[in-house]
Amino acid sequence: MTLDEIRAQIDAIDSSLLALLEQRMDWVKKVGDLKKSNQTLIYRPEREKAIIERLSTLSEGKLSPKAIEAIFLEIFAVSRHHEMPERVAYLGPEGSFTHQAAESRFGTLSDYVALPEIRSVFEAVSTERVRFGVVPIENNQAGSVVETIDCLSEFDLHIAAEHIMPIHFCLASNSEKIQDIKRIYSKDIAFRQCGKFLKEMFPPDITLVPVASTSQAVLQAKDDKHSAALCAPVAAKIHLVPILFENIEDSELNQTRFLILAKDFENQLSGNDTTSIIAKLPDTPGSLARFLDDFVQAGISLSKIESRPLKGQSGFSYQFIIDFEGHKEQNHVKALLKKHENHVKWLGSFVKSN
Ligand SMILES: O=C(O)C(=O)Cc1ccccc1
Repeated sequence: MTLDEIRAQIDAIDSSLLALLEQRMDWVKKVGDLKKSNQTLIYRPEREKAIIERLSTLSEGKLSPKAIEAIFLEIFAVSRHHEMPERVAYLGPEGSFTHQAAESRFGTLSDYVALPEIRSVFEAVSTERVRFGVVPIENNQAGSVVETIDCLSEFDLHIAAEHIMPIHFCLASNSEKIQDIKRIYSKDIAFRQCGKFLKEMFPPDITLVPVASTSQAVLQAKDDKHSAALCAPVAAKIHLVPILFENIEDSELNQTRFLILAKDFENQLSGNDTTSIIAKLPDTPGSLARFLDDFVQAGISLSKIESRPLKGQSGFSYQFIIDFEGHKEQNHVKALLKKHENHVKWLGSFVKSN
């Protein structure tokens, strides 16, 4: 076959794909019309996950499950945008890891609002300036993002979905020689993910400056020849700062979990769900042990429990952020939440990301 003949085959496939996508839009519109009359939500993360899983089992293997997910998340986002344009806030500026997580979930067409702090994302969703907010919650090597946990406790928002993403850092700087770098800007949890690189390449007295995000770090470092930023390669490219080193994270298994926040959001049961709660237990001996024993009795597995100080109190009092398997609408979960309704805040039941 000649190159032109091969290209003609590809063109024919593209035309069929376009015709199929347009047909799909017609059917999505019918669902949208039904949902509007039912007052049901258009964003259904658990249904999207089920579709991606079904397609991954059908694939002949030429497309990896990750590739299928990326293509279909974009298709879903375009369809939703067509039905009802979404405004999405994220921890910015442009080029942050959270920005990438937001775009993977909501596609390139959504109306994005980059905000300078995690707290401002919570505020924007709370005041309904935006429909959804995206924030980081934890890294598998460096642990929790405490601002997010504190805001989950403080604000009345729900978790609509989670998104897990591999994280690769670069060092970007306008400095010509690494010896000239005196300061490195980044987000606090980013320093903890690149400790080995920093120790190997820089003297112990190098100044590490924590800022609100890794893309903010690029902006701070941009015009100073003695500064560098630990950031995503895309942030360095967008803000035109040369990349000196890539893939400098301590572990190649580095991943971060992000949350999609919304006001008054409830997912339907998917059968593979996580529920997140915050428990403020009485300050009496054994209260945590008795609380956890109820999970054991109900056969519920915890995937996370972490304590955070209760702010604005004297002495040392704690709240616990807890993730466990199951959905609020399952009877055993419902009973447990009912029993502890006075000291538990339900944050959301959402489909597990992987
Ligand atoms: O600062 C960012 O770019 C973020 O989105 C938060 C973050 C920082 C480090 C790893 C993953 C997410």
